Amino acid sequence: MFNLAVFFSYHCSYKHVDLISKDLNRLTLYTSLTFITPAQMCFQPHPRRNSAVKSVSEDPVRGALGLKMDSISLLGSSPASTKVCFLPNGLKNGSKEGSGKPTVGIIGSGDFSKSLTLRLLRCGFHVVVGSRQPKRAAESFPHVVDVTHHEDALGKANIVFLAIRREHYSTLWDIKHLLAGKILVDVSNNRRLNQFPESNAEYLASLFPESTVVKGFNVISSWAMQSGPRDSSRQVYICSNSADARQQLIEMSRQLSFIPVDMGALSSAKDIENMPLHLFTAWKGPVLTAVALSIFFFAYSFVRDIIHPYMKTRQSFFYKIPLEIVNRTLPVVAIVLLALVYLAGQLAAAYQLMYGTKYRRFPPWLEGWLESRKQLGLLSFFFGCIHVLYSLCLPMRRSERYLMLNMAYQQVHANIENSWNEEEVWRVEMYVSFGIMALGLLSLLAVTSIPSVHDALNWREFSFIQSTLGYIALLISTFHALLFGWQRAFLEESYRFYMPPNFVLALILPVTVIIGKIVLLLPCVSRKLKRIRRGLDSHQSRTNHERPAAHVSPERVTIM
Ligand SMILES: NC(=O)C1=CN([C@@H]2O[C@H](COP(=O)(O)OP(=O)(O)OC[C@H]3O[C@@H](n4cnc5c(N)ncnc54)[C@H](OP(=O)(O)O)[C@@H]3O)[C@@H](O)[C@H]2O)C=CC1
Ligand SMILES: [Fe+3]
Repeated sequence: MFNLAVFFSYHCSYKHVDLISKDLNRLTLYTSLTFITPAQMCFQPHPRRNSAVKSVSEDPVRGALGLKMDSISLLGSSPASTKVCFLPNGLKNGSKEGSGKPTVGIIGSGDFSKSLTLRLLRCGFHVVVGSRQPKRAAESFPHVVDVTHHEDALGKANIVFLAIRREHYSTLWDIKHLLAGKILVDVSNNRRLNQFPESNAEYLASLFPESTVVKGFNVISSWAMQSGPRDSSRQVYICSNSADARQQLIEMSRQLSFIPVDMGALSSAKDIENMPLHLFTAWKGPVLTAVALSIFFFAYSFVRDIIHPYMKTRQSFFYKIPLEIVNRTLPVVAIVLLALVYLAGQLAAAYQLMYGTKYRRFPPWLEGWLESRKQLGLLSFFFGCIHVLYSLCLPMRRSERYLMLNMAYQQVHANIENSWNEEEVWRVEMYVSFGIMALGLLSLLAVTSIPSVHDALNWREFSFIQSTLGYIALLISTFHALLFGWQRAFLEESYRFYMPPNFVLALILPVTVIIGKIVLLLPCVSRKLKRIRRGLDSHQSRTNHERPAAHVSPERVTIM
């Protein structure tokens, strides 16, 4: 009965506590409450609430709320620690030893502090929050959390997270003596890359040389911290000049369900601080390439297919811009991007053949190119998909309907009963079929680039799909373009302003790559390349100017 009442009061207050309510599983909470006897719920007012907030008995709504919040630490706690979490202050009654987890201090009561508090509580830690205005800040924290003044908080914890901004670090100067000997965890981020000459963590260490500064957890957003780690945001990068402090934070991050990455000394802090500021860095080059190709081929089609007829015959084909010209651009960009994926591997192979070694590092531009093959491949797939959608929509156009009617009328007028053209029929059937096959293979390549699918394949399987099937996809796409162009490449009227049709340009790179692959498959070449890749250099002694081997293997034709 008592538990039902508790559940009911919890339920009533549920909507008022958005921070907590989103994250807690009500059923778990209720279940945990059923294991608490009224005796355990010795609702002694929490010491901090004597000064900071009203006691539970003073405020019935917060009483219910307080009960809910107090019970948070039950989630994820061991049964042994269940009792102690309901005692007023574990630090004084020695309950911390019972739970085996230290008290963690947090300075600041903002978003990050609240989320970190919840995560620490769920994982069984005790939390003390230091705020300039503890009374106001206490409203946003569960009742089990000790929200107090900075001085008080620092006296209760050895590991202290500074959940305040860099510009406020100096405000702690007055309590410098209390920070001495403590582990200070710098979680701060900046607004721009390399905003300050030194990292925030190094700045903090220079302000408080008697404290041990650890950089970490800044790559985790407060949302991810609160809702629990996801696959994409599980890693936390930790660095410190103290190996012992670093180890403590590494262990703590494991207990909070994150994957710690030891980044060594505090000099790595700048790199760690720059990490969350990167925006799709791996995509920048490939996307710029795709955009540049799109602009070029769009402008090319525009001049060739719209400006030229307008200047020569005053015919206006401007209506073609939104669909037809775009749809002439998309497949060209798709096939060029796919060819670029494989061209990088071939250039790397040529480089190794030229120098007769695999121990010579590739030039930076080639290394960057090799690393962005996955993005280039996925962009090619994206352009291919959009091309299919556009192609399917072409017959829906009003212009298409008029053209069909006009053609039918002219046919009747010319007294032609049957306009069936066997060659054209075959061309288009084959052209469409090759297009579908190419897209099907590209979809397979794209799917195997998904980490979970990728992980399910062994290296040989992955290489077969990405390399062998990838080349087949390129070959089929090339046939698709050849069938589209058919004989038009040899017709004089196809060359407007001396500009060849789009598909001729589109075919240059794929055909080059296919010829390159044939050359690499020649027994004399492939045997030499295999020897080099097995480490059997033709130059036995490496010259001094050679740098270490590239970490990107051209063999690893990871296109997607
Ligand atoms: N929010 C996020 O998703 C993430 C934040 N971070 C980092 O965590 C830190 C805190 O971020 P966040 O919680 O979002 O920031 P908020 O602005 O929400 O909170 C900052 C806290 O700093 C304290 N503070 C404000 N002004 C001063 C001052 N003049 N002197 C001393 N203390 C002050 C306040 O606490 P009080 O009033 O209690 O003293 C305030 O709640 C930042 O360094 C940020 O870069 C890192 C990763 C993610
Ligand atoms: Fe096509």
